[in-house]
Amino acid sequence: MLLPLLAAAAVLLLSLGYSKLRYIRFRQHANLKQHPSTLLLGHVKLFGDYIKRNKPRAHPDMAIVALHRDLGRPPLMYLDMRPVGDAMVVVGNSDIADQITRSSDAFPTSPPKSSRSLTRLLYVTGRTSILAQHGDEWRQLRKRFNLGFAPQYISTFTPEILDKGLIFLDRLDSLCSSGDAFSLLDLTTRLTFDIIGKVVMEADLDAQPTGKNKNSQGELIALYESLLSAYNGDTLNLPWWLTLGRVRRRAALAAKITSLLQSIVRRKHAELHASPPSNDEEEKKTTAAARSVLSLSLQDVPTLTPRIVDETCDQLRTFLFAGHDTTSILLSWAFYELSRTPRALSAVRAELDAVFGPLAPSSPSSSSSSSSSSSPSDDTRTMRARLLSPEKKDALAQLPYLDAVIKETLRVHPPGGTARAIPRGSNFSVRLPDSGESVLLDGLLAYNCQSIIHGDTAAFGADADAFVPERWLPADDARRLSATKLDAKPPPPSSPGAWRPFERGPRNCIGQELAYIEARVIIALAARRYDFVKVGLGAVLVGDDVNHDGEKKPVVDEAKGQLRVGEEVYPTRQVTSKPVDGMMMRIKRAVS
Ligand code: HEM
Repeated sequence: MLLPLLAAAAVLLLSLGYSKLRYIRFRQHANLKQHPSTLLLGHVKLFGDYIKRNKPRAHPDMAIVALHRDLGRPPLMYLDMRPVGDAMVVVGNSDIADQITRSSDAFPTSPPKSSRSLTRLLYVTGRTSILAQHGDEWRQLRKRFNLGFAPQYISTFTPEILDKGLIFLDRLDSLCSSGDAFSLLDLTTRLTFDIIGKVVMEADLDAQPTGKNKNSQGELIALYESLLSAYNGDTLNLPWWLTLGRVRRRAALAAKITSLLQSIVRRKHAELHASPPSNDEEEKKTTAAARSVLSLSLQDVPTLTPRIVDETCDQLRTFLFAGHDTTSILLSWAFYELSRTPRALSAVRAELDAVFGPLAPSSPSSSSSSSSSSSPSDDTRTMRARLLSPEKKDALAQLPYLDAVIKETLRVHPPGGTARAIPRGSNFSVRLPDSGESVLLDGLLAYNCQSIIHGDTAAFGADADAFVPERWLPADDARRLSATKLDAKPPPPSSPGAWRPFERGPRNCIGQELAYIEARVIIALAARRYDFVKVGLGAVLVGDDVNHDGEKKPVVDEAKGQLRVGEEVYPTRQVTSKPVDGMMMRIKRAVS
């Protein structure tokens, strides 16, 4: 008697499950544009097929871009990645992306971030990180740290950025001498880590070993590098139980980082709450330092509890990571694009000459710094002095072509993005720009895919995929008019959200001004001093013609105004989006 009943119940359950599965796979989001889905795996298999067609270790965004293109580039594309991922909409339209990141009645601080991505980042940022908080908790943290990232205040770090930049130049000078190929991303990563250490916790992290400080440990950066490499090549946000080995390794490295930071937090707390400054000079120093992330976290904390130490460490970990990783990526792509776009390199150099004066005449013109008649540090120090001279105080912020290069690099090679988990039952919908149709996104992950949005031909012209800094110059700028025959839009700000490397809305990037200052200073220091030459992926093709030194001339793509390369460098995923080969380069001193 019992057996037939159990069998009937099982049949009933199975058929209910089957109907439910059919509903969620095929009917629940049938209004959204999508590729054909399967009952058991949704779009997982299809996505896997696109990943397989990609180049080795390519960023999953490349598969998403291809899926989106093959679907006819809709404003929203539905991707059902259950059971291994989320049911998501890929946002390919800037207007909808803005609707997702702005504040609304339902979500005053914009919809929450995806818990799956946050869990994945847990070991990098910590549970109480500003990146992971929502609502009032987030608002309080953001308010506190905004003080430390106000543009006026951030620009006071220019001398420190220059000092760290000079160490970077020292390292590049030795690579000129040796002629060795090197990973530019490794060097820019250590440079930006050194800088962020100063900004976030007033510390010298010794991340850049040189001849002079070869013994420096750079322990934190070494741990960060190992931690980030434990994220190498992740293509899916797989659950922890499918990546147990990696998760353990991440946890062990995160614990070591936290332990180093805990001692810094305790030291700083003792210092902050010791006796008050005795004279004006010291007071000035204390006031400036009081705006570092570390000081802002501790200044109203009379007693340090273990919880406060942990929470402060989470903020430090977040700022140390977010503040160095993306900026180093920006710098390595910027030097790469300049190296293969001669007109852009000449324009940057001409702008720097016009604003700061030409490089010191004693600069060596040979390819090796060792044959220099002046010590390398002499002319870089002259450059430092010029960049800091009172009459040039605001000059760094008035380099329109250099800023256009930075903007265009971030458009073509965006390092990050945002994904929001729209809670079930929140009744959150977006309006499609063309039809005005309202689309409910409850229960879905909304992914603002910058690789798609930044390539929108409606916003950036038919040649949206080309690197054209001039598109950001004013319409009547002679350099814009003469530079290229390509169809390159802006400047009219018809759709400001079409460019969103720092994302938009209340949860946009707090560090964007710092990133800009760093990029301006470092490019200003290095762009005239060196010629970067890509090796391996992205190396420039040469033809049969030779120049006056007997070297084969590069092949020029006349339409794009760029040197032709073999296989393009492409991005991989290592938490953020990075050049897959670490941007392998050789470097020569530029002929002045
Ligand atoms: C080129 C450089 C940079 C890029 C492209 C970039 C990009 C972004 C993006 C897209 C977000 C939103 C992330 C999300 O919604 O999940 C973000 C947030 C954030 N960024 Fe940046 N970032 C850069 C530099 C920096 C720097 C230099 C710092 C630190 C000093 C920083 C600190 C942060 C923090 C703390 C957040 C979280 C803000 C919040 O939730 O209130 N970023 N960044």
